[in-house]
Amino acid sequence: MPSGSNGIRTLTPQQLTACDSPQPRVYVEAAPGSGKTTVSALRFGLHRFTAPTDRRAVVAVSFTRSATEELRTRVIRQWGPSSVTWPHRIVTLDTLLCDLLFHLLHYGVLHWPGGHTELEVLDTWRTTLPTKSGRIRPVLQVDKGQVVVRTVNESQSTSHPSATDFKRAVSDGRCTHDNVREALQGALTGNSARQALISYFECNVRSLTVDEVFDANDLDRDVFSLALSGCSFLTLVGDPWQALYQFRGARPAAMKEYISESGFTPHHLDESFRWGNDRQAWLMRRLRRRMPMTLPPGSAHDADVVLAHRWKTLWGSDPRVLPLAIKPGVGQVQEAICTLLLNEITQNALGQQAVFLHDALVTLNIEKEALATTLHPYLQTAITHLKSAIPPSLVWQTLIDGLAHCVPAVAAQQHGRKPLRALALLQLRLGDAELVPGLTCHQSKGREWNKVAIKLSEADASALALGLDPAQADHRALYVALTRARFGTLALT
Ligand SMILES: Nc1ncnc2c1ncn2[C@@H]1O[C@H](COP(=O)(O)OP(=O)(O)OP(=O)(O)O)[C@@H](O)[C@H]1O
Repeated sequence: MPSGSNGIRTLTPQQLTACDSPQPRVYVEAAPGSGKTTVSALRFGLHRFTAPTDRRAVVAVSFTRSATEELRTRVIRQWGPSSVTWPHRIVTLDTLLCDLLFHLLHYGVLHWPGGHTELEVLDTWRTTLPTKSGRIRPVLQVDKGQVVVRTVNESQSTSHPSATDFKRAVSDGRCTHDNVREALQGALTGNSARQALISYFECNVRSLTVDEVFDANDLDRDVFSLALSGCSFLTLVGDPWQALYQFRGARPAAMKEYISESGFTPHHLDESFRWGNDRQAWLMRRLRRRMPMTLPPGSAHDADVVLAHRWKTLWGSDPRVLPLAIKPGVGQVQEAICTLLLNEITQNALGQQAVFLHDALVTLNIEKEALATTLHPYLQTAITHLKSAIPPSLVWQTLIDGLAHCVPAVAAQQHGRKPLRALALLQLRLGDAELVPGLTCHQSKGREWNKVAIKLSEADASALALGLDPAQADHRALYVALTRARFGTLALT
């Protein structure tokens, strides 16, 4: 049994009861900082080590990579690295959905074009295929157990590859996580896939814990129902105020209904441990009661991080704020190169990685090791040039002439558009001032800092002045940002 700063001896009675509840269906609801991740980590370990002869896996999932990583780190810290040796695992929900799809393909319940049973699953097509904005979108559907490519007419234009490129890539065994969801959704309309997945859970997963459960959409809820029939334990953990994935179909109200109709034993954690002083605790209580509030003003240097709804807002704020992602909007290869440059700067100045570094490496088709060896000198030279006030246009040309020798994707774009505005924004951050990281509200979820500054939009300020409404997606995102600080939350002036 672990002990120590986050160990079991320090838990409140409410947390302890939630951790070791013997009920097969447990729901833990709590406000920010009251120990949802702590309880998830402890319950994971308890299930992992209390039935050593049961060969089925103990699995925990969360929605974002950063939240998943946070949970995995805490589990390893409390229970040791053996707690997550195969088949036990802590992965994103997307990874679990891939496992389910691969299971159906492997056992012939579902057939992929070209007969593939293993797939390369991408985060987005943008990193590997040319995409264009339009309303006709290629998608995957399921017809009598066969995955097929179709097109759908959407009400709004979105970016996607052409139907021909899409079809070819799918036949080659490639797809995105969205396509995995489409194929699973299609498959689950048939009874054979549902039965196959219930027996997958029965035979392979003893306990499933879902963190941040209010980010779940209809398909996710359907998968939880299958897990409910198959696993010995299903634990759902979340806070309806912190649901952020409405744009991906999350419906917090539907999740609440599902939980109350499906016989879960509820546990509420009332005490928050994040607030390091009475004022912060008082402010956070007011926020939750939907009461009006204003934030004290402050500068970037008064905070450990600056948060805003959008990256663009952060780039447009104080130049001492270094946002951890950059989107120049002039092409995918340009975006990837700017991300590599940004990553050099964030590593040097903050010891942190740029958020979309992985996507940039996929777009350029290079391994992470190449960054530290082959590409590093070119990137460092570009940064030195930017620091020396050389015009961005010249810096860019020199950089891509150099990179073109070792990265074919760059050679193909040598005469493409130049991300001059993005380079100018990077240049602005290369003075002597100490930099503070900038993150979106979404990226801040599940994390905590001593002091947080928020770049409020006019809409944010008036929402705060009236009191936040958890039924509104923007208010929930703002709420997540407002509840990250231990000692103080400021409005960035
Ligand atoms: N019983 C406890 N005693 C002392 N500290 C605790 C206790 N429970 C949790 N904490 C600490 O409080 C902080 C917040 O806990 P945790 O991250 O688990 O909360 P959370 O509910 O997941 O927060 P959020 O929803 O905002 O992400 C962490 O630093 C954690 O170590």
